[in-house]
Amino acid sequence: MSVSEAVFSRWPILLAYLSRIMSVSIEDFGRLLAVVVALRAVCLISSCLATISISTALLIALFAAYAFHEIYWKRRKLPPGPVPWLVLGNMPLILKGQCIYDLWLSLKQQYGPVFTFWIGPIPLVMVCDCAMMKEYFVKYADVFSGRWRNFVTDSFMGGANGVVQIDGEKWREQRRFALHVLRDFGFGRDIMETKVMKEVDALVECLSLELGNQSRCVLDLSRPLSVSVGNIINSALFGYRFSQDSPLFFELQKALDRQSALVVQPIMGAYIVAPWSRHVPGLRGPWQRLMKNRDVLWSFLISQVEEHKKDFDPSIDAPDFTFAYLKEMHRRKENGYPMGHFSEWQLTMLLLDLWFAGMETTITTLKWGFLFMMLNPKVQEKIHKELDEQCPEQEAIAMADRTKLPYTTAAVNEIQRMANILPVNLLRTASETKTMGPYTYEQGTLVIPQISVALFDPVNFCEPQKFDPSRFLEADGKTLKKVDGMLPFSVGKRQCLGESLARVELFMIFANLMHKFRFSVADGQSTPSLIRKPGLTVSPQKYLCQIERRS
Ligand code: HEM
Repeated sequence: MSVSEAVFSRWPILLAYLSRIMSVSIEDFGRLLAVVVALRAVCLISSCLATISISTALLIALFAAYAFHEIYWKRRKLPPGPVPWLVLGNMPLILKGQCIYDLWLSLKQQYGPVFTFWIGPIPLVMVCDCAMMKEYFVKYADVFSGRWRNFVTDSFMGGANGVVQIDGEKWREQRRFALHVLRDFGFGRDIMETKVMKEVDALVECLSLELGNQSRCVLDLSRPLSVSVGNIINSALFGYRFSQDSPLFFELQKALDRQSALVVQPIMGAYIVAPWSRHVPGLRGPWQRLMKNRDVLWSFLISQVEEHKKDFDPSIDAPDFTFAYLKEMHRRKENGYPMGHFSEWQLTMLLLDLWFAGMETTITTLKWGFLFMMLNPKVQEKIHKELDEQCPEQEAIAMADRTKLPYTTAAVNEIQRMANILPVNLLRTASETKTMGPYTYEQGTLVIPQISVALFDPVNFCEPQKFDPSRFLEADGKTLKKVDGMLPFSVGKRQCLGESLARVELFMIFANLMHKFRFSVADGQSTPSLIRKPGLTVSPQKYLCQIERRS
């Protein structure tokens, strides 16, 4: 083997192995590595100069400089973390198939509450502890509230549009407007409850129809749950509902599910770093599927905006979000006010964001919720007992009943905690260069509140893998406890925009279905799995549930 072959084939592998077996701090190891790399490069170059050509020597020097930059230089101001491989970063840790929640938690335990994980050449700084999250995302909210624009999100959103993937003035203006309009439609107020109750009634009726005159039946709950949650957001955005068997609704929901599964495939990293890779045979399949999916969603949303434009009458009260947005555009035009970032395309993409965020998250949480009930009959019994004792004559359960239903309310919290639906939170970036203690984040660095770690961290929740609603109750068993680390809606200015709606939906749907039915694994049926289906939001595997009418 020639000297240059030896250089290229052995030493990077040896160094990477060394990094894993040496128990020195990352900083010390970085310094050591830098010296080793530099010395090795100098030795090799000088000893090889006699036998190799100048171009090979140059190549070696360039490679040494590249390795030095990748392994030490670019990491020197960032929080510690596992040593990245050249090109792949820390991706091999994910590709090894370890449970991603366990991986984050073990990295937090190893490197501390703020650590760096390299996705190929891109550093992702994970802030995992509540105090640090408050420091970064509340105290310095203006710095750490940016989003990451990249080729994949830009292709999906037709540029910097919507509300989830944008930042700066456009995000502030559009988020403020969206919140204002949704509040007018009842988000966070009693009107919302009435609208959700209408869907709860339809859902109870649908399950009762499934039961017919039998006392129990077995079904896939995800369909009726999806239609109910879908109808709540659909009515707010477009002013109409889907029927329980609407083919269009299920086609759209499948498109959302496919999108959620596609965007977390590792190949997306290649499209982001090297957009041309989407044309390479053998690599282009997921890209084509993503674009096909996008077109299904775009054409639905474009048709909704077109329908609203046909019937548009600025003199009437806006019955839904799309109308309210068109009315705002009309008002600005008529009065000669600046249009700001308001446009029809922006509206279409804003609808896409609200529709996606408003459905996927809540449906997934509820699917986990009823699965946990099936698998924890004792918890279910306690909820039934509380409902029977506290609301004996009531036909329906309302938000106001939460005060007399502490265990049921705690169970909803525990469902959200255990469902932990976002293994990787939405990515945020530093909008300016910022030094935090020993670390400096260049503008554009990805820094995220990693809420999935907080929800499963034994520091916040004792025996975190145990489903136990009582962890949210004081010793008296009646008073709800505020628990640090319970952050399913995240923190800071980017905190979930639909939180108030989601809280109403989760409580009302869960409590009312529990009031009317019992959920269990049917005799002869295998116990449903708790293995998570990978996606942007992780849902349970498809499962069948036995429902029984409660007298
Ligand atoms: C169980 C239900 C839900 C959960 C667990 C949830 C959770 C989250 C989380 C963790 C974020 C990311 C915040 C961050 O960047 O750190 C988020 C953002 C967002 N959520 Fe939700 N969400 C839920 C329901 C909803 C609903 C019903 C809506 C719709 C109306 C909604 C709309 C949004 C939007 C628009 C954002 C982006 C906000 C921004 O970037 O400014 N979410 N949500």
